[in-house]
Amino acid sequence: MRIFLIGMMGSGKTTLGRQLASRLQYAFVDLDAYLEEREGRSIAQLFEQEGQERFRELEREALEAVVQEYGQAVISTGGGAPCFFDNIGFMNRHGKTFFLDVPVEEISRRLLASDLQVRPLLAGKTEEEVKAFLLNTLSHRRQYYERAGTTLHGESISVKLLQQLLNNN
Ligand SMILES: Nc1ncnc2c1ncn2[C@@H]1O[C@H](COP(=O)(O)OP(=O)(O)OP(=O)(O)O)[C@@H](O)[C@H]1O
Ligand SMILES: O=C(O)C1=C[C@@H](O)[C@@H](O)[C@H](O)C1
Ligand SMILES: [Mg+2]
Repeated sequence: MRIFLIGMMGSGKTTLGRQLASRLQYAFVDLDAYLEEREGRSIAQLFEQEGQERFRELEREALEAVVQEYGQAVISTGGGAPCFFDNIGFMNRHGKTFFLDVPVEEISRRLLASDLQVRPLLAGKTEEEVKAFLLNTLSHRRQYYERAGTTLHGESISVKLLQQLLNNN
């Protein structure tokens, strides 16, 4: 089985995905890291050198490659991945999808405490700009995220809850 975690930057896809994979003894794939390895460049470099439009094509190709390569895995996707090329439909067809719906206030707290430079969409922004960007982006992306098979709400989503819901679905 493939399990896809989707949601905004900072919602905890990578953190929770790694924990869930370890509990299930599944492979863990972080789509951002997979894409970086495949292209031999960082996410920041790909944005800078290729532009966002091309980045989204490379991201889609990486998603298809992951599905080819792994029949059983927990896959944490990039924050924007579900919102381009019907990638959410593709993920729903190839596995179970979980949307980590963490409030924007909590996400901004986490991101502002982390290194903004590795997230090109936030690099160089002030605190107010980061918050405004997240609110704006989520209001557009929610329609895609909500097509996930299961949505988890909350400030602190535990791997235990994720595993319970997985067993019930
Ligand atoms: N449940 C949690 N409680 C508190 N902090 C958390 C939690 N999950 C993740 N974090 C912190 O929030 C930050 C972002 O988490 P993470 O990298 O897992 O998010 P992400 O969804 O993978 O983001 P991106 O889309 O940018 O890759 C990290 O600094 C992480 O330590
Ligand atoms: O929300 C987004 O659009 C992004 C999230 C990250 O995971 C990376 O895929 C990249 O920084 C873009
Ligand atoms: Mg991540």
